[in-house]
Amino acid sequence: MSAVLGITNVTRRFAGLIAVNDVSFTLNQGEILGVIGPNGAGKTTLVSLISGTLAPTAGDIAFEGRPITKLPAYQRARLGIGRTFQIMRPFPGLSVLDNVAVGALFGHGGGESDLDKARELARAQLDFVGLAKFADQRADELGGPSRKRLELAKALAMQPKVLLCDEVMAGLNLVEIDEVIEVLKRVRERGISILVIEHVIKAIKSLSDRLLVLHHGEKIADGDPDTVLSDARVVEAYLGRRRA
Ligand SMILES: Nc1ncnc2c1ncn2[C@@H]1O[C@H](COP(=O)(O)OP(=O)(O)OP(=O)(O)O)[C@@H](O)[C@H]1O
Repeated sequence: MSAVLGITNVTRRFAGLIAVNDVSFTLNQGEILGVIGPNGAGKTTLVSLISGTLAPTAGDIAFEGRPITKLPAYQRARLGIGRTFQIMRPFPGLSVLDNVAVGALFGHGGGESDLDKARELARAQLDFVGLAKFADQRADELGGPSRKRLELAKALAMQPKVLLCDEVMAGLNLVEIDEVIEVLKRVRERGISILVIEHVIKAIKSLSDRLLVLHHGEKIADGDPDTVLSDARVVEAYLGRRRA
């Protein structure tokens, strides 16, 4: 399997705090990689370092073998790195459709320059995530679960090669979680590689080909989900704490 993303010895400090500490891993073509870890472990920071909204203090990030560490976020989006945000901020006043069309206008390859075509692409993404019936509604009037789907549709409209998902299942009930899992599996069938941060262990276990665990910014495990979830360090650092 070829690596679509290569993260090498990446560190990010915030003043005295090391949020991500010397982390290395690859995301392989067509893979779903789950990233877990306790609150504050550095998961969102890692996604921001890959998408380019944060710069690393040290280390290198490569996309399809090319260094992207110094590229700004919009250029990484053009190359094909799409992300969802944990805190959803739909463009206020815009319809659900136009929120997604914005993604289409700024996406992979420079995006779609024609607004009608961007809306056409956006409609297809809304259909894909099951939000088509809300297309003409104002995005800021959507309920929580639908906003999660909107985040996914916005990222997919950028036609990414890699999708970074930051807690797209948080706050959803079990049925909604299963629906999002199905959507993500279909995203992978499109040939898109996925890195997914999630707290819901059962969900991420059934979705991921591989699991990576962060604890205090350090990678403490990386491997097949069953092996990782029974690793003593992981149980102690993460599962044990959550069960306590
Ligand atoms: N902009 C920032 N300035 C200062 N500290 C930050 C900043 N962003 C994150 N941190 C700190 O870095 C650490 C890692 O945060 P991060 O949000 O990446 O963790 P996380 O694993 O995503 O947590 P959660 O599961 O709660 O979302 C935390 O201690 C956090 O307080």
